[in-house]
Amino acid sequence: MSQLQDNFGRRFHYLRMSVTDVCNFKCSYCLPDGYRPEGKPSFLTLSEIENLVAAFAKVGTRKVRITGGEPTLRKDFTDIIRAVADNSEIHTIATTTNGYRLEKHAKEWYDAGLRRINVSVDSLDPRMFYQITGENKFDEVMRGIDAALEAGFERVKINAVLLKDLNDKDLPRFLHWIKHTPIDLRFIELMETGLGHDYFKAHHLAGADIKARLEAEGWQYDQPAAEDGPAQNFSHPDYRGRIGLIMPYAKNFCASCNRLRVSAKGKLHLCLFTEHGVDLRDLLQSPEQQDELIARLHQQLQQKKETHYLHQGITGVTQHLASIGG
Ligand SMILES: Nc1nc2c(ncn2[C@@H]2O[C@H](COP(=O)(O)OP(=O)(O)OP(=O)(O)O)[C@@H](O)[C@H]2O)c(=O)[nH]1
Ligand SMILES: C[S@@+](CC[C@H](N)C(=O)[O-])C[C@H]1O[C@@H](n2cnc3c(N)ncnc32)[C@H](O)[C@@H]1O
Ligand code: SF4
Ligand code: SF4
Repeated sequence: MSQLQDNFGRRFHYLRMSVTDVCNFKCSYCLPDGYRPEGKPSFLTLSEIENLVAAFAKVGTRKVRITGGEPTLRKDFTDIIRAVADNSEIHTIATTTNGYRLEKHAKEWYDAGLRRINVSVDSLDPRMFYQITGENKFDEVMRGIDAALEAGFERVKINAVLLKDLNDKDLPRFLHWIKHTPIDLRFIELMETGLGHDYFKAHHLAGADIKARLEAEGWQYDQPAAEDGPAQNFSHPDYRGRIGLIMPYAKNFCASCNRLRVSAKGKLHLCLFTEHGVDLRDLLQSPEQQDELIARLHQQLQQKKETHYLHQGITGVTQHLASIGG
C-alpha cells in the first residue's frame, strides 16, 4: 500500500492522535476557563483507535503520539498505549502530557510500550507555573519528570510556550536545569487560535530572539535528520540537555511538515490550522473497512495546503489547541 504523500512531495509517517478533549489544567494560552463539555462527549473507543492505527500503519505511519486535552485522564490510557504498541509497524509511541499523572504511572506506561514523553512545563518558577497553568502542581510535575527519567524513556522532552511578560525571564533557570539533566527542552512560539486573539497580541514572543541568544552563547545548530519535523535543534558541549525551537511563523516552517492529526472525535485534520476536519469515524467501525479508510486518506491528502495562514491571522477551525492535541 502506498505511502501517504501530498502534492508538495511531503510524506506523512507521524500521526498525532488525540484521545480526549478533557483537561484538568487551565493554561492561560489554551483553556483559560478550563474544559467545558459540549453535550455528552464521545471520544474514540479502543477498537476505533486500533482500526485507525492499523490503517495509518498500512500507509507508512511509523510514529504515533497520543495527545489531547490531557490524554492521561483517559481511564484506559495504558490500554491505548498497549493497543498502539501491539501494531508492529509502529516503531515509536510517544505522548504529550501536562505531567499531572506521571509520577505515579511513568513505569506502568513504559512497560506498556510508551517510549517517548513530552511534558509541558512553562516555567521553573512555581508561582509563575501556577499563574500560567491555573494549577499549583509544579512540584508534582517535576517529580513526574524524575520518574520518567528513571523509568528509562528514550526521550524526555519539556515543552515551554514562550510568553512575553510571563516566562520570558526564565531562560537562565532552564539552562541551569539542562546543564546536568539529559532532557530536550523545547521553546514553542505562541500560536494564535480562534479564541486566543487578544492573548496572542499581548504575549507573543518571537523564537528568533532566543535563537540569537543561544547562538551567541555557543549553542550549535544540529543538522536535521530526514525524518525530523519542523523544530530547529541546538546542542552545546557543556550541557547534557538539548534545546529545540518551534517557530511556526518562521519562513519555510511547513516545508518539513511530516504529520497528520486525528481529533478525539475521529476527524482528520490535514493541518493544525485546517479549515475543517474530515470525519473518519464511519470507517473506524470494523477492520474490514480498512481499504475504504485508506482511500479516503489518500484522497484527502490531495487537499493539503502548502502552509498555514497564521500570518494573515487565519486560524481555521482551531479554537484552541486542546481541541486537536497541539
Ligand atoms: N504549527 C505547528 N506546530 C506544531 C507542529 N508540531 C508541533 N507543534 C507545536 O509544538 C507543540 C509540541 O508538540 P509535541 O506534542 O511536543 O510534539 P512534537 O513537536 O511533534 O514532538 P516530537 O515528536 O518530539 O518532535 C504542539 O502542541 C504545537 O504547539 C506542527 O506541525 N505545526
Ligand atoms: C494542547 S497540549 C495537549 C497535551 C497536554 N495537555 C499538554 O499540555 O502537554 C499540547 C501542547 O500544545 C501547546 N500549546 C497549547 N496551546 C498553544 C498555543 N496557542 N501556542 C503554542 N503552543 C500551544 C502546549 O503547551 C502543549 O505543549
Ligand atoms: S496546554 Fe495541555 S494542559 Fe494546558 S490547558 Fe491545554 S490541553 Fe490542558
Ligand atoms: S502549520 Fe500545518 S502545514 Fe505547517 S507544519 Fe504545522 S501542521 Fe504542517
